[in-house]
Formats: sequence, C-alpha cells, structure tokens
Amino acid sequence: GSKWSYIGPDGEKAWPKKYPFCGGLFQSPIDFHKDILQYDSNLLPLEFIGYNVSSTDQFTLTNNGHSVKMYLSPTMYIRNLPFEYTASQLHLHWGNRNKSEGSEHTVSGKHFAAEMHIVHYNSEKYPNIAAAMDKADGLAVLAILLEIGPFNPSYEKIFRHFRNVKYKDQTAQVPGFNIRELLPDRLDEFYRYEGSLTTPPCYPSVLWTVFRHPVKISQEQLLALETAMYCTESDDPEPLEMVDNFRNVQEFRERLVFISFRE
Ligand SMILES: NS(=O)(=O)c1c(F)c(F)c(S(=O)(=O)CCO)c(N[C@H]2CCCc3ccccc32)c1F
Ligand SMILES: [Zn+2]
Repeated sequence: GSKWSYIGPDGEKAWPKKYPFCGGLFQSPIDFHKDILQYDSNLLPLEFIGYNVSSTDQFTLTNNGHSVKMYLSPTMYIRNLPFEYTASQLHLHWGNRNKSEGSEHTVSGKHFAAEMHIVHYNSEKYPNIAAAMDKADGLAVLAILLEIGPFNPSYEKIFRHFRNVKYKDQTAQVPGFNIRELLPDRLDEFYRYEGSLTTPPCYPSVLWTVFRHPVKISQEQLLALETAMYCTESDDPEPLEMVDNFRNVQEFRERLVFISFRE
C-alpha cells in the first residue's frame, strides 16, 4: 500500500492530509451503544452462495504491509442485500501481545480481541472492486468480532500459513475450505449501518454488517496473529512489527445503526 500507517507521523491523524475522505462523513469504525441502535424487523439474514470452496482450489494469502489478506474466489457472493455482492478478500485487524484489544468496532465502548473483515463489491452494478470501491453502493463488508476461547480449527486453516507471510509482499497458498466456518452461528443477529473503508482512501462506500456474536479463537492463535507478521520487507534493516492495525472509532452523529435483534 501507499504511504500511510497506524503509528507515527503517517498515523490515522495524518490520513486526511493525503486522503481527504478520511476526514469526511460516514467514517468507520464506530462504537455500538444503545442510544444509536434501532431494531429493524425487515433486516434479513444474509445468504452465502459459493462459500464452500473445494480443497482442490487455493486462496492466495498475502502480507500487504498493513494487514494479512486472503483473496477469495469470484464464485463467492452474498444475497439479501440491496444488490448481489461478490467476495473480494478477507483480512484481519488486531492489537498486540500486551493488549489483545484490536477490534475496529466496539460495543458499549468495549474492544474485542480482533476483527475479521470479508470485503465484497456490488457485482450487479460494477465490473470489479476498483470500479466499485469509491461508489456509495459499491462495497459490503462483513465483520466478525474475535474473542478468546477454545482452539478454532477453521481459523487455523488460515493462521497456520502466517509463518510464510511474515514480511511485506510475501504470499502463501491456502487450500480451499468452507468460509462459512469462519462466521458465527447466529447469522440472523447483526448491526447494519452505512460507513466507510477503515483504511485510506476511507471512501464512504461500505454497507457494514457486523455480526452480534463474536467467534472464539484460542489464546495461542491470538498470540500468533499478534506476533507473526511485520509491516516491513524481509531484507529491511529496521523491521516493524505488524501490531495495533486498527483505526479508532469515529464520531457518529445524527445517524442510526439498525439491529436485527431485540436487546
Ligand atoms: N477495513 S476495510 O475497510 O474493510 C479494508 C482494510 F482494512 C484494508 F486493509 C484493505 S487493504 O488490505 O486492501 C489495504 C488498504 O487498501 C481494504 N481493501 C479494500 C479497499 C481498498 C481497495 C481494495 C481493493 C481490492 C480489494 C479490497 C480493497 C479494506 F477494504
Ligand atoms: Zn478491515
């Protein structure tokens, strides 16, 4: 990615200088607290088509210097949104080994340990994500909150490759599996709001679906996520740990978050 980071002079306070949308409206992430939540009985659970990818197929996992991201298959898409949205990639946000509070969205001011995002683009209206990513109805991102619990064999299908993407621009091949296994059981309970990319260029182009129920991964899996990767290339004399790669919550005024569940 271009010159921005989560720490130091190119950190999030400086983003609007190079990326004006980052200082604009509809910014994500946000805190979910009761006086901005409104129950909406019309919110339908998402349908996941093509998420069960054969193990003879492969996903490319890569370290892009900001996050670890896995490209998904263009045969994967979601329905029950205003349009059909095709999967593009998934990536994660996390904290550090001394403070496992690296989720982007918070609930009543509380961070979760980490957060996974599955990025989709509106394939009914746009030919690819590059055309979609700066359009108001261009993207749909699913967010799964991660917390500590038992070892999670499904997440391990990705995490076991972290040692091969330690440095920026390294890649690894992940055998296909059912990406539905990475989602919580209750797909019918979620937060829904219109927001933005949480990284530059921060386009206000994202319809967010944040699942209410967190998914559990083990302490050891979380530590691997927090300690495996670097933002720098393998030959960089000053390696920078990839930690705390989450944006702080943004002001959310005169807007509502719609919830599919009653408190
Ligand atoms: N939190 S977030 O807003 O979901 C989010 C990230 F946090 C994140 F790091 C990325 S990135 O890894 O691409 C590095 C920075 O662009 C993305 N990429 C999206 C939007 C930007 C362009 C693009 C092009 C192809 C596929 C995905 C994307 C992102 F959407
Ligand atoms: Zn993200």
